[in-house]
Amino acid sequence: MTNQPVISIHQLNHYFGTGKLQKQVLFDINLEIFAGEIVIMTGPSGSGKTTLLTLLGGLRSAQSGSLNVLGQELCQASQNSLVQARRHNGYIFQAHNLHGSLTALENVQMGLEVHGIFSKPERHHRAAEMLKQVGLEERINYYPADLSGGQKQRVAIARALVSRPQIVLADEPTAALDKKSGRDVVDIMHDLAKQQGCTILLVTHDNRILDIADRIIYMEDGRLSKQPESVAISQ
Ligand SMILES: Nc1ncnc2c1ncn2[C@@H]1O[C@H](COP(=O)(O)OP(=O)(O)OP(=O)(O)O)[C@@H](O)[C@H]1O
Repeated sequence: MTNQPVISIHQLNHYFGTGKLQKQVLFDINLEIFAGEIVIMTGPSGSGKTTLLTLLGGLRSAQSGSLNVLGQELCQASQNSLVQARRHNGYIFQAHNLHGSLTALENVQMGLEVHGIFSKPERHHRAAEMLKQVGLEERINYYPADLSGGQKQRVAIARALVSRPQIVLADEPTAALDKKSGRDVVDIMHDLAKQQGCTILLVTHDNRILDIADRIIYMEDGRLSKQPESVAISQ
C-alpha cells in the first residue's frame, strides 16, 4: 500500500431525476482510497452504495463535486472520457454477468479484448493462466450453465483481473453464494489483489467477509459516516 490516493472524492453530490421528481441520493461525499487498499463499503439497502460505485467506475456520470480516479476528473466528464476511464477498472457483480454462449476461457478472454493490445494466442495464454489461478484449470472449456455459482463467480473474478486493472469495483460479489463459496471467492480476490497491487472497493452486506478489508466505510442515507459498532470486525 502507498500513501498515493488512486481515488479522491470531494463534496460529491448525486441526484436522480429532474425537476419536481429530482431526488438527492448522495450528500457531500468525501473519501480517499489509496493504491493497494482493500476497502469495504457497507450500510443499509438504498443508502447509495451502488450509486457511488457506478460513479467511480465511470458507469454513470457524476454531476456535482469532484471525483478523481487515477488522476482523471470524472465529474462532468464527457462520455468518451468515461469510456476511457472504464478500461482501468475490473468489475465484479452479484450476478456474475458471464456470457452464456461463451466458455469460461472465452469469457475471461473478453476481459482482454477491450484493450486490443494482445494477440489471440497471448489472450488465450493469459486467460488460461488466470483461470488456473482461481482454481478452474480443469474447467476452462465449460459453459457457465455447467458451473456452480461459486465457480461462475471465480470466472468473473478471473475476467475482472486478467487485464491487471489498477482498480477493482465489486458489488455484492458473495450475495448469491453459500458460506464456503463466498469465503473462497473473497479469499481469491484478496490474494490476487495483493499480488497484483490493485485497489479494491467492495460493496457488501455480508458480515462474514469484512475481515479481508484494510478499511471499512459505512454509508447511511447517502452519507458516509463513522462505522457503527454493529459492523465492526468481530475477531
Ligand atoms: N436509476 C435510478 N433512478 C432513480 N433512482 C435510483 C436509481 N438507482 C438508484 N436509485 C435510488 O437511489 C437510492 C440509492 O440506491 P443504491 O442502489 O445506490 O443503494 P444501495 O445502498 O446500493 O442499495 P442496496 O444495498 O439495496 O443495493 C435508492 O433510493 C434508489 O431507489
